[in-house]
Amino acid sequence: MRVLVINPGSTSTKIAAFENETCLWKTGIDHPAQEIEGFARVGDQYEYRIAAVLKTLALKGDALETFNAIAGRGGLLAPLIGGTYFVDDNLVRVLQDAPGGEHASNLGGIIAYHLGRRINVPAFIVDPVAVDEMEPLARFSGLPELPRISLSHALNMKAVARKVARQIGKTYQEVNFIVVHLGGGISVAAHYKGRMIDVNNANSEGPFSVDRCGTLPAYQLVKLCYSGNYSEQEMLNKITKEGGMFAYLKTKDARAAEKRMSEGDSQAKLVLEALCYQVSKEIGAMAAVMAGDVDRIVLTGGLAHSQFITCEISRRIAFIAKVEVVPGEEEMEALASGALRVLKGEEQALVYQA
Ligand SMILES: Nc1ncnc2c1ncn2[C@@H]1O[C@H](COP(=O)(O)OP(=O)(O)O)[C@@H](O)[C@H]1O
Ligand SMILES: CCCC(=O)OP(=O)(O)O
Repeated sequence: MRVLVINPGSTSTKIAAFENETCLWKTGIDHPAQEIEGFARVGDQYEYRIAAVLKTLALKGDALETFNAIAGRGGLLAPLIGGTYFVDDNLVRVLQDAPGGEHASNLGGIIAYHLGRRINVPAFIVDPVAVDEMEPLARFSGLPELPRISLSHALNMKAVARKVARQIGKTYQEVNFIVVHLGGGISVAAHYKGRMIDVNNANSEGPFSVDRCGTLPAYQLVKLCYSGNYSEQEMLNKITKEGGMFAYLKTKDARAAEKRMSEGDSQAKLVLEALCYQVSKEIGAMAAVMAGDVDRIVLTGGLAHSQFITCEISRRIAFIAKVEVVPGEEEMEALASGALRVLKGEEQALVYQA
């Protein structure tokens, strides 16, 4: 069985080909900010990203027609249980209309659907970002009209948590981990005995990331919204695409920021330190969620490749529990496995109902 895996992030599209559980090749295409900014809505990027996928297949000498299924990262849907979902007409319409919000992960299902239709094979999404396992206590925000929402890097965090649990001779269900995904967005989650009982909404809460604001001072935010200087869309863009490190340094590339820091740019240093400071504070919050009963703190995602970033975070939070660094992501393997379980009849694909 061959599965083509498509994983669109805010700054890149990752693509991989699997023959059963074996990854034949894996690659990532970085999308320059000026190209992505040309699209009014994230859903509009699907043809641009499909062209990048087809170009990659040609470069790898792999034909689309040889795949038995296409698996894409799932998006900002209504809260749902984890699992593998068929991408049908209804689901692709929801991802395109994006009532849950704009995000690159909405493109995973859309691209998988269109590629699947070209060669008449099923398209799936697996453990989308909307997976919700939060405890009732975690849902309080302080305003009944604004319950907290679980939007996170669930797919990678769970895959990496399972891997680290195996390494220490336990199952995911037996451990308490704080898992931190440091990608375009940042998720800091309390994984308690196999359930993600609390997590910051990676699109609008928690630490600032390379392009997102994270939690903002609420009073000042309301004042800015009503200042007359910004439309609703401009404010949403500020929060989800143009905030965080990008707002301070005008780059979403942490490697470029780190290079500037090493060349003596003090503002770049301060901003990177602030990002690590905020991540550390959120880790402290999740330690309190688990009443200090933490087996490991796991740092993963693209930014976990950076020694500066992992050391800066570790020095503040190592007192809580041992820190494991798993740079990059296991999302491609997790997506392929989800599709393969359905293709092999080990699991039934779910149908998205909302
Ligand atoms: N070796 C590295 N050192 C520092 N930052 C890195 C490194 N590799 C990737 N990154 C940064 O990670 C971020 C992207 O992370 P990634 O997990 O690929 O996010 P996404 O999938 O959301 O696009 C970018 O800011 C990128 O510059
Ligand atoms: C919205 C949660 C997932 C997320 O932030 O993903 P990226 O880091 O790929 O933008």
